[in-house]
Amino acid sequence: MTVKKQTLGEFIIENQHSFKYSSGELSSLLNSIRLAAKVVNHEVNKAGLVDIIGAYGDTNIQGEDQQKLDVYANNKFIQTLTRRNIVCGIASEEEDSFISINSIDENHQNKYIVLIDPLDGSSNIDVNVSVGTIFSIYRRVTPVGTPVQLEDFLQKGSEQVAAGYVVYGTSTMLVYTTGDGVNGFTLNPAIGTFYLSHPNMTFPEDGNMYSVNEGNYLDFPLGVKKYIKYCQEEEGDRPYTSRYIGSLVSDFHRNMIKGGIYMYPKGSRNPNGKLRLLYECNPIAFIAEQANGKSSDGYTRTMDVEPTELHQRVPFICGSKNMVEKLEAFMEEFGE
Ligand SMILES: O=P(O)(O)OC[C@H]1O[C@](O)(COP(=O)(O)O)[C@@H](O)[C@@H]1O
Ligand SMILES: [Mg+2]
Ligand SMILES: [Mg+2]
Repeated sequence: MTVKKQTLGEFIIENQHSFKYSSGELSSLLNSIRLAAKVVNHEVNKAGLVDIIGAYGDTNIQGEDQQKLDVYANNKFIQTLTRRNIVCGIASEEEDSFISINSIDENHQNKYIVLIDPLDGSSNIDVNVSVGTIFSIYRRVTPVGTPVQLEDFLQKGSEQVAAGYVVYGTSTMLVYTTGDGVNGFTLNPAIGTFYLSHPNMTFPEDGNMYSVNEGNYLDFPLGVKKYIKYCQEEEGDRPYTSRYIGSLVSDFHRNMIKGGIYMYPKGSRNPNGKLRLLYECNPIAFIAEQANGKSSDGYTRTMDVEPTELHQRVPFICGSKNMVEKLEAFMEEFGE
């Protein structure tokens, strides 16, 4: 199968049907994310030159020191998403509560909800290591034309209509799914166009990379400790390799291409894990499953978790199916 390089929006697979978004509005929403990603990418790429690195001087609702780039990315994505008259509500890691957006035209009622981690991997900003953006898209569940409610945001991950991430790395990529596989687009910064560079992304059958902050090892559940020891002691012809960037998007992206597992288990400092269900775990889980991978908290499928609050955290394990299932077996046997 050869795929001609096309810009974001459609690609033609020789002798097969062209791939188009499921609806014009969703396509337009994804294009607004593409636009915001280009603007943020431009700032990320010169962060060291202009006064956009370092702390913003405020803390977000998570109690984390906001970085200037966190706030910049948050503002750019919210501005861009608000303008398109498609989105009726936005929730962001950097906003205490959700933002309700009224339709500009009363004859056209916005119906999409977006949840976003505008800048993922914030601890990497000042040291020139890859960061990302993560987004999750739902249809509202409350009546169109009325102000959005919290229940529009507290939907299970299995209800997502689209999800994706931007990775600002050695190249800038937009990777997303609308429920029909995963496609990766690489930005040509010279002309500001995303090209389909990674069609139908799927995890390799087996993987040998495990990504976890081993500094928290003593805090981990016994099942996780046993799995890490298994990876360290496994001889085999492909011994396991530990790779941890400290940016979920970057670790996940590498693992999806090379095969691997990402873990952020619970511990004494993070009794429910560190990562947020709605705008980190669910979107990455949707992509993982669409790429023949798997995602859970060690027991329950991530996208089946019933959300209870906007910024709730869950233990997160995600990656190659056989590696996730091996860890789940250790959790089953050794538990907490
Ligand atoms: O520094 P730690 O505790 O290992 O946590 C690293 C994890 O935290 C995160 O940075 C959390 O995301 P934010 O940067 O958006 O808060 C993940 O991207 C990353 O995988
Ligand atoms: Mg994050
Ligand atoms: Mg963030």
